[in-house]
Amino acid sequence: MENRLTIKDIARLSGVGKSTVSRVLNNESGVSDRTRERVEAVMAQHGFSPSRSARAMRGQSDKVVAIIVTRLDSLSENLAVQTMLPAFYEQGYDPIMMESQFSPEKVVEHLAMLKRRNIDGVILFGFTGVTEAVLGDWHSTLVLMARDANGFASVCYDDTGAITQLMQRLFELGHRHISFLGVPPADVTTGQRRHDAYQAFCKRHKLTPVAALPGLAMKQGYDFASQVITPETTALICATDTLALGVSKYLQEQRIDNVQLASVGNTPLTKFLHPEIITVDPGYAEAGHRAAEQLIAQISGKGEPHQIVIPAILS
Ligand SMILES: O=P(O)(O)OC[C@H]1O[C@H](O[C@H]2O[C@H](CO)[C@@H](O)[C@H](O)[C@H]2O)[C@H](O)[C@@H](O)[C@@H]1O
Repeated sequence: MENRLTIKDIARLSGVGKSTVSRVLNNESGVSDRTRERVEAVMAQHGFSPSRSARAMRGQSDKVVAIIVTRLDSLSENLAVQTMLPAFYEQGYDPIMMESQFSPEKVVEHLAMLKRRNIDGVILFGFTGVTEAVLGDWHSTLVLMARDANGFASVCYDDTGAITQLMQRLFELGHRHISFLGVPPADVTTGQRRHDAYQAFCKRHKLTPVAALPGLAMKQGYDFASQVITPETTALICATDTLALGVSKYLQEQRIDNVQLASVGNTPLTKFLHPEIITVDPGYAEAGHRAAEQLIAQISGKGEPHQIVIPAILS
């Protein structure tokens, strides 16, 4: 049917504002079930077909893939997304972005909506709580980032290798009092694995571990730096670049210039602001590109789900 109605018409016929119609089309929160049903009914009644981009959101006609990040402000996830997008565009896919905010419930909700919209495939940045049950029957058209799951394709980082390489470098530079600032062990990869690797290195080399595991936020790096910097400390490993940026501010304010910082990330922001920090690159850019290629291969029936591990490289 020729599409003559606009979003404005649908809004008028449904007795709501244009922004509400847009929220319904994009499956955003902030719309009651009743209103959503009314708007959807009006759209169905008039055979409403929105613009191309909105159609892409609805998976109705274009080749569409969804990328579900955990946080829109994550430096590391952005680096991976930056290399996914060109790979999808090149093959004629329209990517749409969504955010899970580390909530398994939101993932379930997003996947259900994407299934209803008949989307071609999904790249999902995984986290603790994203189990096989949450992933449901997406085996052939989903690629999981940073986590693995039985029967699903995944692109993972070498968390243990990243920390071990940093520890080895610091050890070779003569450091024997190396502290660690990380993420709680409930976070299996960035948290538990990176901390375990630090502990294991300390044990092998008879170093005394000094660690705090506050979380992923930059402010936590700033707030907890004082807990891990003792009078003996000569080096501090941060589990992420973001934590290291927080620590840097603390060191600057306290005029401490004899602690060597090291971190996992090698992000452009860290390299630009603090080239003195020793970093290890987990391979976010490569991971993004490989994930997009893997998903496209699966969608077109040319690839089976399998696990890819990206090696970490000391900068
Ligand atoms: O501060 P960021 O730039 O966001 O980097 C912090 C870490 O982010 C990623 O780990 C977190 O998100 C993962 C999903 O992308 C999730 O699986 C993990 O549990 C979270 O900690 C990234 O994988 C890490 O390499 C970054 O260090």
